[in-house]
Amino acid sequence: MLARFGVVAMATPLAVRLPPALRPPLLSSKLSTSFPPFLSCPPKRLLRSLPTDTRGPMVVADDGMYGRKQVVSLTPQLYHYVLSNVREPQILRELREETSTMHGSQMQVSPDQAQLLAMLVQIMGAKKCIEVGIYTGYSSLAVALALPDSGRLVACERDGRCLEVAKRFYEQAGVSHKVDVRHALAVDTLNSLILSGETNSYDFAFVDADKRMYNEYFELLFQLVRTGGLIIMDNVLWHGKVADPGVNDPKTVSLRNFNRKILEDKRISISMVPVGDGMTICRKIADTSAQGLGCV
Ligand SMILES: C[S@@+](CC[C@H](N)C(=O)[O-])C[C@H]1O[C@@H](n2cnc3c(N)ncnc32)[C@H](O)[C@@H]1O
Repeated sequence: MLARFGVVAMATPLAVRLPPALRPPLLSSKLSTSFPPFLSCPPKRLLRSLPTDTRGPMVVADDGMYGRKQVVSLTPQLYHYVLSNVREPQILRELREETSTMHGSQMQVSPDQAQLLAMLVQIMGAKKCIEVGIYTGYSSLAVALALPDSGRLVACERDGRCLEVAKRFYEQAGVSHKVDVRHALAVDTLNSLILSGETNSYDFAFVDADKRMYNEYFELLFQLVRTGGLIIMDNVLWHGKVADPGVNDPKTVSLRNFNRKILEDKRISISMVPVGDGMTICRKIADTSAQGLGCV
């Protein structure tokens, strides 16, 4: 049964509810001039959409089954606060700033996403990782920094020009010995890893490439990741389009079908996390179709 959700404005502006010592700079009157230390210039996309009313809405489940649970909905102001609470390594900040002037800069994962990826690598004690879709290397550098010195990240990317930026930053960060760059179509690289006998050996995979290929990437990575390993799929909320039945372009349909498929997939446990554009964390719990295994 589908829950019904409504949106309500918070009764009191957040800035009023927080004691002064806990108020982040952005919640002061300098709304448009104060930025987290790692943002050297105003985040343009955020500023363009800053609301005049600084109260944030809450999404409320008005279905009795969810007990009128209130879930915070990120406003530009609140997201700015999230960013101001990210510990972003200097080298990642430099890469983000350099990339911000490049075509496609909106594609890189956000600092809060990268921090979560790095933490998952550390929690897993991961030694072997794969990333599909490198661009200029922001998320892959976050993963490589989190790996031990003996760790290895296979970095799959088809665009040689953005790979040059990524490789320069791997060098600068002192992690290039951990990164095995594969300049090719990702499906070819993943198939070659399978053919070379690397199935069931990877601890962690992150997918952030062609959205129409998500199912193919997932099935190949499922073979490569060990039982207990993670496959993390980015953009699963696709700017909200997956939840809009009126949007049926090929990428949206592919992501919607993929989300539906993994919900039913008893080989994995899953958690869809609304960070960035949505990431689903999939944990491999069985090698083959496991009838009767509980799905979390
Ligand atoms: C969203 S960007 C990745 C952003 C990256 N995760 C970051 O944080 O900077 C997607 C990348 O996937 C690459 N890509 C798309 N299709 C691909 C394919 N079939 N094989 C390899 N790379 C592909 C694109 O060239 C692009 O650089």
